[in-house]
Amino acid sequence: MAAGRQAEATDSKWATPSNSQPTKEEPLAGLLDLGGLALEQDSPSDSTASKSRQGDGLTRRERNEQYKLTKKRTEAYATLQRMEKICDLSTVFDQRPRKTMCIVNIGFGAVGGATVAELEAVFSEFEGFERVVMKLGKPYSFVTFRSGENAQAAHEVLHERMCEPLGKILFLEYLTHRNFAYLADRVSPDDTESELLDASRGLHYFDDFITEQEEKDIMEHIRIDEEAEIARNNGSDKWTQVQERYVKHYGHSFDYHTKHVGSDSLTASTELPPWMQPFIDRIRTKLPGYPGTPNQLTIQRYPPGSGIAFHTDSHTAFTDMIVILSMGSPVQMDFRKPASHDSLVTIDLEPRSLVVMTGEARYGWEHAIRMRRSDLVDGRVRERCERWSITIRTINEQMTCNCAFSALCDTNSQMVQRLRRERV
Ligand SMILES: O=C(O)CCC(=O)C(=O)O
Ligand SMILES: [Fe+2]
Repeated sequence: MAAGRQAEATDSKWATPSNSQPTKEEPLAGLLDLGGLALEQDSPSDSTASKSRQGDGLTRRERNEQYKLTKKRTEAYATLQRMEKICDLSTVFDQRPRKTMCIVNIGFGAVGGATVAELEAVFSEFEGFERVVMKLGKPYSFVTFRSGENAQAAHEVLHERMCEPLGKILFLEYLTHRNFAYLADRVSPDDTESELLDASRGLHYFDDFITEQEEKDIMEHIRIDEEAEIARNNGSDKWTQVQERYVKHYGHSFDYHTKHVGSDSLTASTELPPWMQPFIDRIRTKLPGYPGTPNQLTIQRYPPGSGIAFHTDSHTAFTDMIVILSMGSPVQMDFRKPASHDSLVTIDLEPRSLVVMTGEARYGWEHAIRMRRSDLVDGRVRERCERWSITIRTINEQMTCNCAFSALCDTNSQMVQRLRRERV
């Protein structure tokens, strides 16, 4: 469903009649309202005219500047509206500060467009700048900050102002994460996204991947490893608490501040636990394309009520094929594809099951376990007990990604660019 048809129209700033389909030939009435402004020519003999104020308190020059600004704004917003077939832009842009903004009039194919580096140079002057996202063929682009307040600070300085380094007036509008993904990642406005997320889209689920005895054995290994850690490290183990759950890394760690691969000192061991090897071999028999040797493993313990927020496993930290083995309590995992307004897929992760995310499911969807004490399954409340999971991944040595899902991709985030520079 098109973004413009999804949300309630609440503001008439960009509104056009709801049954009108914007076309190039028939521009948008609301947008072309130039507020009664018209360009006034200075006559050569009239050198002081531009300085004298008219009835509206503006000089002729100021009024002409305002006319040009309005005309530029009108053209830029109309282009976006026409390309995305959005009837009412107020259903896409948010009045409240959001961490992502649309740069309405600068993009990859825009007349007088800019490069990613040029935009980065402008926005990196502001605190919390994260990344610029530009898509081939779109005359508008996107900029993301750490928080809505950070974005707001940049908006206050840059919106509708001449940006000298770019030689352009910038038009900036706040976007929700969903509308960002919708505008940035959807291939064509005519795409109708199905709610289906299955093996054809890269989500593979194997129930009873391990036996009850194997589950017990793994839990026993985890317990023994913990005792050994405590003995080695003067009474402390390698579990760390992240929100309400507990995590432990093998092979490589994951740093929840940089949202990337972290220091080896945070691992329980720089090797994967040898007791997992038979199961890694088993994944290969189930999934013929499974990459050679995964080298990062995370064990997580979820007390009832805990979960993990919606996220995509970092594209630049890990390669394709994310594998999760579940033990203990069953739990529901939700998937959403932000570029679609209709997707929310819930799967039940049974104990001893294995889930594999690859391709679109891995790069183009987010997954989460809601923080709650029970799940509703087939109309019945199922209380959660303690759940354990083992995530198995392979480090992305290139630390880059060229997927088609830029709203979820961290390849040009400031943090990842910094990590790449530090590594060289
Ligand atoms: O514990 C799980 O099932 C999910 C883990 C996960 O999504 C992650 O660590 O990225
Ligand atoms: Fe994940």
